[in-house]
Amino acid sequence: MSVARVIVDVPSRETDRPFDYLIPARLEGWVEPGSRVAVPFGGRTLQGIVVATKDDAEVDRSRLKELADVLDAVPPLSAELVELGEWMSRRWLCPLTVALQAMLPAALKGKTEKYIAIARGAEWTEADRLFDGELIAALERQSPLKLSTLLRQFPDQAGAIQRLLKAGKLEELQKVEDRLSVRTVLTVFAPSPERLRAALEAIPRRAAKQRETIEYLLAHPEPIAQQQLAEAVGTTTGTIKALADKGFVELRAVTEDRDPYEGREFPASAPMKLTPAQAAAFGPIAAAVGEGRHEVFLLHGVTGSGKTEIYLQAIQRCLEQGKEAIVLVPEISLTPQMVERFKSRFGERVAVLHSRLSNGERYDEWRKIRDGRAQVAVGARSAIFAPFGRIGLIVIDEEHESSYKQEESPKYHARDVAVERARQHGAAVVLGSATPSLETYAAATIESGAPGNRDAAFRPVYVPLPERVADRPLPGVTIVDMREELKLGNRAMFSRALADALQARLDREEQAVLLLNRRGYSTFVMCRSCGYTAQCPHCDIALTYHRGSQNLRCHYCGYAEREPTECPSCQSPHIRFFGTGTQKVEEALALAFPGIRVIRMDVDTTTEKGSHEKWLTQFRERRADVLLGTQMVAKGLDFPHVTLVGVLAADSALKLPDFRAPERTFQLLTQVAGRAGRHELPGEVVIQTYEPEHPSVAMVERHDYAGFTAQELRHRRVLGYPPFGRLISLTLSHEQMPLLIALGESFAAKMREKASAAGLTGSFAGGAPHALEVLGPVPSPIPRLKDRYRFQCMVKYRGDVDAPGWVAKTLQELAETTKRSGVTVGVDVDPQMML
Ligand SMILES: Nc1ncnc2c1ncn2[C@@H]1O[C@H](COP(=O)(O)OP(=O)(O)OP(=O)(O)O)[C@@H](O)[C@H]1O
Ligand SMILES: [Zn+2]
Ligand SMILES: [Zn+2]
Repeated sequence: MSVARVIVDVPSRETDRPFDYLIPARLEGWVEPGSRVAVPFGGRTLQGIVVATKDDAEVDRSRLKELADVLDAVPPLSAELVELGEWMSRRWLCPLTVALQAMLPAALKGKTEKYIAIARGAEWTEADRLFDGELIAALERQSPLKLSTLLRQFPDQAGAIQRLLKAGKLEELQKVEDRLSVRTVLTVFAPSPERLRAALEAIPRRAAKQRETIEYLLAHPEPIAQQQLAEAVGTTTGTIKALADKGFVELRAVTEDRDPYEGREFPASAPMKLTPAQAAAFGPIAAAVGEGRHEVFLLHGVTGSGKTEIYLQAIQRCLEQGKEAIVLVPEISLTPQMVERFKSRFGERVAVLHSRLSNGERYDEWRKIRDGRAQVAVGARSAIFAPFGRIGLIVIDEEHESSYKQEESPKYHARDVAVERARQHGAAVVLGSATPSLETYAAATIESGAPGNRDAAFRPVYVPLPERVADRPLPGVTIVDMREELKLGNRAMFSRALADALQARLDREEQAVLLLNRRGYSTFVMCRSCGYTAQCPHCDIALTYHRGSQNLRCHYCGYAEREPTECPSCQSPHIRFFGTGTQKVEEALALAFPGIRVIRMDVDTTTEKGSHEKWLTQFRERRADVLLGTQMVAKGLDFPHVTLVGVLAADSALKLPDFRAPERTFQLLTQVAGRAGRHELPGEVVIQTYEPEHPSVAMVERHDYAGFTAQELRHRRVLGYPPFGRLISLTLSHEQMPLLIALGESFAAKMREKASAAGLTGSFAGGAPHALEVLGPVPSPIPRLKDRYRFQCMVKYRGDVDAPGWVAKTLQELAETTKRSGVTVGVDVDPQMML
């Protein structure tokens, strides 16, 4: 009997190592690295993933327990994905099980179900029968029975069940079950025509419906769903069941895929003839894919330069090599329009993975990949774990997008995972963007690389695509200083320039996109008499007003309360909500342009499944003049009649306490400006701001990515921020503020002590090649969350230092102390959000 090394699904540091289990004979041959198993663990049955198998254990075999079960016929993960998980857990300091679980579709995140069974040899007394007769009878009909089912049937008998368990007459079993299974459809299989005719002979005349059913099958011999057959004949499924019972037809459960794009036609599209600029960019990418060489490319192409066509042709090349491709797209740009571009080129070979699918649909798409029925996976962040075995190409569109970093554990960055996975497979990576992240751009263009940034091996090949296709110009950009507008007496939400431009679109029956940059800008409630603002009682964050439900909500913990009618602090009735929400813009538009047709897209209007698609289709069909929205209207959209893009409050996110705020603002403005004039009609952009001189705004006017970046990189170099240094943020939290202050200070002091003892410390100010500093503690930008106060320490380092490894080791050493004091420490390696 051999041994399986299993990572159990308990996400804690103590259990973060493999445990050995014997593989019983009945499961021999079913267990390999990546198998999902059920194992006995501390008196419970838990799900686990096999990371290795071996012939002898170091420990005494007689003390090993046996695997309880193997949960899938085909292992959901592979040895390669297990290895990737191990790499992730080192890279982002998370337990291995957390990394492995992130790779599984939600449907496979099994939960433990309790069952109750009659114990062997149980003898019922008269008293048992008298008091618990019905319960016992239910179990005599079916045992084991799910505990939850039993309790639903006998809500008052929980005590009795416990008593009988204690008496040893009942026993409890545990099984790991999937939350979801494949969908099966009862399908009728007809035998040969001879046997059908023989059946007709045998069925009596009065069973007319049965005879009609057989006749139907004679005319239509292909397998048919039972329900469908019943409808076609005009009978019930009972008739068919009767035929099956007599053995005239066969009735089998057939698994069926839930296809989220069922019934949609995707017109086939042929490869376009590349423009000379596209061809030049495509050359080196195609060469790497063709030769099966691992190489990373930064495809830096302005908006509308035809990057997608390059992706498509690179995928084509990849498929011709008999290999598979993954395409990552930010969640919000994963629109049906985007999907269509891939489906119409590669048809059935495309599987789509994103969070708007139901768990079932997602699971079915995932199985299409695992079973080799799809060769191209298009999806959001987690699609990077698509269970392919022969990857030839990974494309990351809009590579600068912060949504590629997962904000909860495992706090991985899909871009880094992509590079690692591609390395494993010898695959090419294409990182595409009109506004690459400074990290990627610096790694690709600075001669010596960006020393502090990341693995020295990360040196993408820079592939520029500086012009739009067909000599279309980039749109003209006008920056409007809203302070000037105010001086001239215009208090409206729209500047004269934007109002005129909008009116012109209405007159010419063209369309406009309006972006309300709302990040860090919420609709909060404030008292005009005393200045009170409504805060979440659990988090130090202003509550956001939701008009639909007329309540105030905390976007961090979900707390909600009713809209106040008077100020809780001074009882003044002059309490109202402030801030320019999309709803207010919508109202202002209706007032200023009577009859204007507006589609509003924000979190409130896109929660319903399919709503996103519905709005975009309406806009495409020109059933609206204006598409108004938050970040979600900024990216990836390609509408021929959009000739105006307007931005309200361009600078609202600049004040966020995050060193990436200027970079993000520049990216957002450039991206949204790129939505205008992408086809025959020329485009125009109007950006309203209170800070027209700010480089993040001013450089957009000239479409000057290089200028903005050079300036921003100079700042970053001085401060030692990425890409000239790397960060690991440590967030300490505790319920009591004074205690947290004291513990935070001593924690930071110990970290500094240990860093200098390890010979790691070095100052950033000097030009030393290696440097490491432990900064803080300071209150986090969100100083309290879910009733816990938060302080932040930052490890800043550069050069060839294994800082994550050192932090992991140090946290282990300090674990005793932190645990005793009740402090929790959250770790974020290469944080993207400074929260
Ligand atoms: N070789 C080509 N010949 C003709 N038209 C092309 C060609 N390549 C792309 N196009 C068209 O140009 C338009 C812009 O291309 P695409 O959407 O791929 O640009 P992009 O670089 O991905 O833009 P963005 O980054 O702004 O999303 C599309 O309508 C596309 O169909
Ligand atoms: Zn007040
Ligand atoms: Zn809250």
